Amino acid sequence: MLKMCLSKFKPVLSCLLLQRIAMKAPDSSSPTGVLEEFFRTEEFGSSETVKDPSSSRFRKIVQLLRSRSKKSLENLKIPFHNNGVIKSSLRRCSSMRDSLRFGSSDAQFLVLSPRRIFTFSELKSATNNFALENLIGKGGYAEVYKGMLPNGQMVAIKRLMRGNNEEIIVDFLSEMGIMAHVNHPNIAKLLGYGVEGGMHLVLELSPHGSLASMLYSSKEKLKWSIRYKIALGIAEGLVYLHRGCHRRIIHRDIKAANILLTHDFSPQICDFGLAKWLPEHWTHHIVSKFEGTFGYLAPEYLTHGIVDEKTDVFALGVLLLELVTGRRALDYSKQSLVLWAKPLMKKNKIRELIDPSLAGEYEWRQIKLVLLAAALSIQQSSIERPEMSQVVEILKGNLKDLKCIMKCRVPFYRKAFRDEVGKRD
Ligand SMILES: Nc1ncnc2c1ncn2[C@@H]1O[C@H](COP(=O)(O)OP(=O)(O)OP(=O)(O)O)[C@@H](O)[C@H]1O
Repeated sequence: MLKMCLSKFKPVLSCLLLQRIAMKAPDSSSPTGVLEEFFRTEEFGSSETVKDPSSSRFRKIVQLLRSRSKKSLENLKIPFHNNGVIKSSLRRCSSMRDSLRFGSSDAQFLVLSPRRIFTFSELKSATNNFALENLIGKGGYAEVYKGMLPNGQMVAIKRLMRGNNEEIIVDFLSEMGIMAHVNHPNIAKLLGYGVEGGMHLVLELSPHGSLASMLYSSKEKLKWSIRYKIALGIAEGLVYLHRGCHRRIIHRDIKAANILLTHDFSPQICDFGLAKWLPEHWTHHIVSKFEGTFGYLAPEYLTHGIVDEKTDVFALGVLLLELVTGRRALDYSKQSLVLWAKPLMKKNKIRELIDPSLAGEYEWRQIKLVLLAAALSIQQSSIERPEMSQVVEILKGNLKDLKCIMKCRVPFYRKAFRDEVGKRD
């Protein structure tokens, strides 16, 4: 059934691609390059079928990708999932469209390595026919299965599930378009994809699963030294996305469930379903629908839909608080971690914030640095929040040149700053 649907989409997507190529020389440095790679594959067959641009599916997908009118956005229903995740049924349409619009001509940007294309039977045999015991994760849009390739390599196979076929394809191309262009030790690695029997992304397996599962479901508590390493790694991954990969990428859904942990607990940012590319000259982007996860959303995003790097800074601040306190961003009674922690930080009651399960085993200086970074990052005013590169410096304890700390009015910041700088002078 899905295969039939895919073959129907072949003309649709190929045509979209050909249209773009006709307007402009093929651009291998943008997600359209990924699409080209995609269409060159055997799976997409001959080009004869490309001659049907009038198909209604074609019109639909062009609409999806290119004309996200205000009206259509207003008409979108937003289901609220019980885990506080706000989803729009076309959540990834805009980032896909942006990807097409902002296609880069910067050759340096190309970090595409050949991605393997998996047949459905390869994916089935890797996962023992998508057996339940291999199901390792379930998000709002996908089921993720553990699998083993014939060479023994362990992989995670993300099978996109939600929405109709058009939406699944848009989600798939959108996420793949971003993932295929990033390359950093703290970003999840895309190994390949499969388009038979559904849309699948094949990723390197992170054996420890998500940070959320390690922090909240595992019997074995994460040691402080690992938590600190995770904090630093996520911040470094985000610096790469914001500044290091030749395009400004805003992740927009930084949360504990979207951080994977490798065998040595190195963090990897995953789930680029909401990610956005921002052109250099844009100060920010405004979205008219909320997408993301309650508990992590920056105030300016909630009130005005403003998206920029500070959206991720705020979310990281919440995540840093989770690492210190061992509490969820939003607990079962929907109490916000930020609202709970802020008054304690203002009163300098730092010890009350620390996760009791650490049983006093932590490095006090590192706790203060992580809390300092968190406190600055969750400030109401996005201008007062540090840049992600400054967050990294704070976490490393390089505070001397950081004027943003001096400007803060809260005693906790000043005291932490004085302690730190004083000690090093
Ligand atoms: N490479 C991987 N290795 C191990 N586990 C993974 C991997 N990728 C995903 N998972 C697990 O699957 C879960 C869901 O994955 P992911 O967040 O990509 O799905 P999603 O449907 O896009 O989620 P969301 O609802 O946040 O949009 C993760 O929280 C994690 O537990």
